[in-house]
Formats: sequence, C-alpha cells, structure tokens
Amino acid sequence: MIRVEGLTKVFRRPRTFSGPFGALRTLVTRQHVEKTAVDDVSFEIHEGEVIGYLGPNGAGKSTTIKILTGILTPTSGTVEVNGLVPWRDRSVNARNVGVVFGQRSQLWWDLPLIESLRLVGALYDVPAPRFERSLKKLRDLLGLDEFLDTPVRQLSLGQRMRGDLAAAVLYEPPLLYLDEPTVGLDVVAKEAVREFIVETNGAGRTTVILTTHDLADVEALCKRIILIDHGKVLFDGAIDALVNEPRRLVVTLESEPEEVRGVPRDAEGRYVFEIHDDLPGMIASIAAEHTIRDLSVEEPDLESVIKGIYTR
Ligand SMILES: Nc1ncnc2c1ncn2[C@@H]1O[C@H](COP(=O)(O)OP(=O)(O)OP(=O)(O)O)[C@@H](O)[C@H]1O
Repeated sequence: MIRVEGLTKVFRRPRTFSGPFGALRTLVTRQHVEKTAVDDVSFEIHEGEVIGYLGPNGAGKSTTIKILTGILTPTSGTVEVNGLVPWRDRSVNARNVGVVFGQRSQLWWDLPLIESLRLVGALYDVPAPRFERSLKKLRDLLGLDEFLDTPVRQLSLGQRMRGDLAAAVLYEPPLLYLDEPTVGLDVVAKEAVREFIVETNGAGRTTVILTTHDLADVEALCKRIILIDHGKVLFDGAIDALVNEPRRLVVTLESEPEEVRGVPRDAEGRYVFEIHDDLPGMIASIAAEHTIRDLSVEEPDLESVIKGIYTR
C-alpha cells in the first residue's frame, strides 16, 4: 500500500543574522542554511496495519507525513501510495487519504460543525445516501450530536478533535494519517479517540499511520512501530520484539567496585543484571560477596526501551 525508498527532505532557508542591522542583513543575504529533516528513510506499510511513526520533537515525522499526503515534495527518494506518487497525483491521492493534524483544525472555523462536514462531503463528491449513512455512523461513534450545530471556533479541544476525525473519514478513505490526534486531550477524550481508531481500522479495512508522543496510544493501537530520530529510521518492527527483553535486577552496593559479575557500574553507581532464570539465586550470590544497599526488579516497558534506543 505504501512504499517509501531513500526518502530525503532538505529544507533550505535564508541565514538569519542577529546584532545591529541583523534584520536588514537577514533580508538581503544570499547565504542559506540547510536542514535535513528526513534522511534516507525507507519502509513499507501494508493494507490494514496501524503503524506508530514515532520520534522525539524535530525527528522528521510531520515532514514524512506531509510528503506522503502530497503537501511537500521530497528532495530525493521515491514514494508510492496506493500506486500513486502523492505530490504528483495530489488531488487523486487526497481522495484516498484522510488526515488529522492534532495541533491544527482542518475544519472551517466559522461554520457549524455539520456544515463543515457537508462541505467535506461535497468536496469529495460523496453521494447523498452514502454521506447520510457515514454521518449517522460517525455521530454515534464520536458522539457528535451535542455539538453538531456549534460553530467550530466554539468547540472544546476534545469536541473539535472528534469533528476533525469525522471529517477525515467521512468519505471512507482506505488510508488515515493521524498526527498527534490525542495531544492536549483528557483521559476520557483520549480513550474515545483510541476507540474510534480501533473501530475505523476494523478488520484491516483502513490503514492508519499514527504519530504521537503518548506511548499509551501506541500500546493500545499499534503492533508495529517505526522509530525515527534526526531524520533516520532507528527501528522498524513489532512492539512485542522490543518489550520482550528480559527483566532486569538493579542493585546498589555499599562498596562500589568497578564491576560485579562482569557488569560494570553505571553512571548512577548501579549494577543492572539481566534476569534469565533463578532470581533468588542471583541475589544470594551477589549478597555472598557484597553488602547490598538497595535492589529492585525492572520490567521492560515501552517508554524505557524507546528511550534506550534514542540514547544509543
Ligand atoms: N518548512 C520548514 N523549513 C525549515 N525547516 C523545517 C521546516 N519544517 C520542518 N523543519 C525542520 O525539520 C526538522 C523536522 O521537523 P518535523 O516537523 O518533521 O519534526 P517532527 O518529528 O514532526 O517534530 P514534532 O514532534 O516536534 O512535531 C526540524 O528540525 C524542523 O525545524
């Protein structure tokens, strides 16, 4: 469904100057600075997957999504979405994809939500019976009824997000891009958005690419994640493969030798052992040689594993 190969995007902007006459120099300069936002990224996404596209701030996630939706043209590399090149076949591609940018609404600010949705239906040539069927389903699924007649500018963040989600799937696109769809929402609204994504993905009907900083979203929704940082893919695979790492025994000792049983002391003066079998035996053998000040057992969780990958 999506094939990305060697995708690179370099932004080029005029150099800025500070100090006296800095603004003027900025205005007339011919010097440029370059920023490689996406750097030789390749991946494939298959029909029906829910992919978590993750990375710290500035990693290059939104830039990738903007290229996949046809908003931006890459510097180099190839992209195919449902057999189309997004930035070349922009209007056909737009009919195949729904997009939600959590930080910014795609709806018409001054129109009541229902009018915004009708306008989306008209723009995408959704036949009336299909529009009504789709709207009915979304009203139930997203609880739109209480604010359908409210102008978008008066909606709360959670209501606005539900409206944006409805607009993105009204014309039943096979592919959905969600960029931070739960940002700023309370726990109940987050849960509603997650349920909506599960329902929309159905039995593999809609493919979803999700960028988020909320790992609870990822754990609830994605089997596979692609991690990027500084524009490069650091990991692409199943979450299970990440969190199936062994549990760890973390020990601090009265004395602080350089290493204990081959494990070096870390920056915080701790010794971190992988637990493979006999935990009591492991502790006993350490205690036989050293005085233990503190110990704990850490379960691998997605957050610490991902943090570990970023800091590698
Ligand atoms: N139009 C632009 N012109 C110049 N640089 C840009 C532009 N858009 C993005 N960048 C830079 O490209 C890099 C990647 O930005 P991008 O928005 O893709 O990151 P992100 O992973 O989506 O981050 P966040 O989680 O903060 O939204 C950043 O360093 C950003 O400053």
